[in-house]
Amino acid sequence: MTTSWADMAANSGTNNAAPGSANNGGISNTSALARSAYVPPHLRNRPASSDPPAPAYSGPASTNDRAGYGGPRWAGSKNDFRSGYGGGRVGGWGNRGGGWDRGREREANPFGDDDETEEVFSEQENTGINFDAYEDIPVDTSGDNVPPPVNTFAEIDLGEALNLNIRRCKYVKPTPVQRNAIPISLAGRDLMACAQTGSGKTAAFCFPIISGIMKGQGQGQSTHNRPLRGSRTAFPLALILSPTRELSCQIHEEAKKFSYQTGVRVVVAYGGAPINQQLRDLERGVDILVATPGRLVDLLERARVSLQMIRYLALDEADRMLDMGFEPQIRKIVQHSDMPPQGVRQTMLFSATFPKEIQRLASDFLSNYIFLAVGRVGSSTDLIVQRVEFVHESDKRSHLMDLLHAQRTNGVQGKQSLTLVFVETKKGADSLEHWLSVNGFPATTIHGDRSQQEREQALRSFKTGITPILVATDVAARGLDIPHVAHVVNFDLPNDIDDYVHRIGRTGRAGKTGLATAFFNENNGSLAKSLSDLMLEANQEVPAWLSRFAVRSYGGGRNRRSGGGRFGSRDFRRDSSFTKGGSDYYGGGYSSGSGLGASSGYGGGYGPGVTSAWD
Ligand SMILES: Nc1ncnc2c1ncn2[C@@H]1O[C@H](COP(=O)(O)OP(=O)(O)OP(=O)(O)O)[C@@H](O)[C@H]1O
Repeated sequence: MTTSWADMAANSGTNNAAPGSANNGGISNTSALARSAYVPPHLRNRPASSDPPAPAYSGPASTNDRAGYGGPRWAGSKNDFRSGYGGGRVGGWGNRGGGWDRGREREANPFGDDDETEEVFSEQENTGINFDAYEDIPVDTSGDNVPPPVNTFAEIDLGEALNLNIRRCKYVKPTPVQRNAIPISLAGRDLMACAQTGSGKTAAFCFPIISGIMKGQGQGQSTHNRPLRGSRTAFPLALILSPTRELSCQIHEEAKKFSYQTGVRVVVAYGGAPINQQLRDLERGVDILVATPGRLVDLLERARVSLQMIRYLALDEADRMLDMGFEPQIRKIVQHSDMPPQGVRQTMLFSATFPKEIQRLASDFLSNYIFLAVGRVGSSTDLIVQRVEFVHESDKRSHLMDLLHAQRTNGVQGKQSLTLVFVETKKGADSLEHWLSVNGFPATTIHGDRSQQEREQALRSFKTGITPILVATDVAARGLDIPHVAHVVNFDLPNDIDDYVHRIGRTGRAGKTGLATAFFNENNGSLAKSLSDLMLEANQEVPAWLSRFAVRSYGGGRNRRSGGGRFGSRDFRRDSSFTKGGSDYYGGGYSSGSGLGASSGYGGGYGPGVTSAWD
């Protein structure tokens, strides 16, 4: 295992405890945990008494007809809920102090000392963000009775405590995906949402979940779903799944900020970190569980988590979660656990990319859903300047060195800039990192062969600028929101254009501009067509040689968008070839030229002989 000098330097002065995971003290306290009476495995995922755990809520805050689930929790008292809510502040609803922690445990301030909360929040990144950059992005929705969008947070009844946190985060107005997705989710509708990288999807699914749970609490319904006496099973109300450990940690951090002093408790569980601390966190109670699929399956098998109380299910990077690698685990969690079925729970799927095949799969998890596309599905934002350079394999290192030298001399988009370099393999990442480090460019790596502690340390070292270059496999391609990433280099291009979209999306976020450089050569022929289409779509200059490659390679390769027609796609239900129950959803007629016909051969993005970099 290669560890850069910078990692080592950073390690020496830093506590390596994983976010949300055990610190040393935590581990040594394991024995101090109260031991509960033995419960046979077949009873472990049941509430201890004949009554299920105290209900937080009897059904989604729905205006739709989620009929018929006969489970004990779900015997539709949504009218009770709706009548209780809306009549001003009821009980703890909107009450900043009305929380689970009162008299028991002080809620950690995610921003530091309580007295300095306002000040610390004010140091956040979002001042002066140019969200006008998103103003003229086309928005398309389909589905029945789509709730209208809002223009301001004030128009949405999210609750006082959450509104306060939104202000503290300096979110002045909602981004387009938030404007559209939040009213849809608050109306209790299932949602498949596609919006560009860095456009605020995390808040778009977190706000309605937190708000919904707060409203339930206002009716005295929440107990933070602590395991009942004699049982060690936790009963979260909301589940947010994401494909990587780092992304789950990030969503957890965000969700904790948004739910600060709302009384909503957020817990994270992810692999590679000691499970004991996560178990202890769960035992203290959980409203929202943020998890990676593998660790969640483990917790379900140990009967330490039951999903029978789930009211909200959100899949971030949903297309990734439903492609070949994760689909079996997701089906196990969603379809073969005790989670309420679709139509009873509320399900929200978010990503920047949504191939049609994956949309089709995803529809198994949704009920009468609304499809929302902000910008064209799978497009990149034109905040990112994209360059493609023809570089032979053997010249890549020296070419990268030239770029980095030029960057050092000229600066890229400001002084504090970080550079993220994507490579195909874990070995390639270690080797390039070592080479950069010995050549005077402090670098670190993140990939699936590094321990979780090393991965988190690498990320910290990159974020803080100790090692301003991060060499990464696709494990860092999705979701990570790292301020000051000014340049993304695709040293090795991915096989799949959607992976490219996510990778370059690590820059040019939240209205800021960024630069993405790709090294292209004859090995990348199969990507040429979709890459040039994508660049044209984002108003980027396409080199003539790439266009020639595109013509030559057209129709070849594994690329899921190759094989035809116009770039991008919309709601697959609009495709005339799609039928369900024998009848067209929309009678077809939409964009038959979209490039994702049944023959496009979606293959999960990894070619033969290439190992996945994912967890
Ligand atoms: N309304 C808002 N006002 C200002 N900043 C915002 C707003 N909403 C989100 N942001 C900020 O924008 C950045 C990007 O948000 P987020 O990480 O949710 O993007 P995303 O759409 O999930 O991206 P990706 O597709 O890469 O996962 C974050 O730093 C977030 O704090």
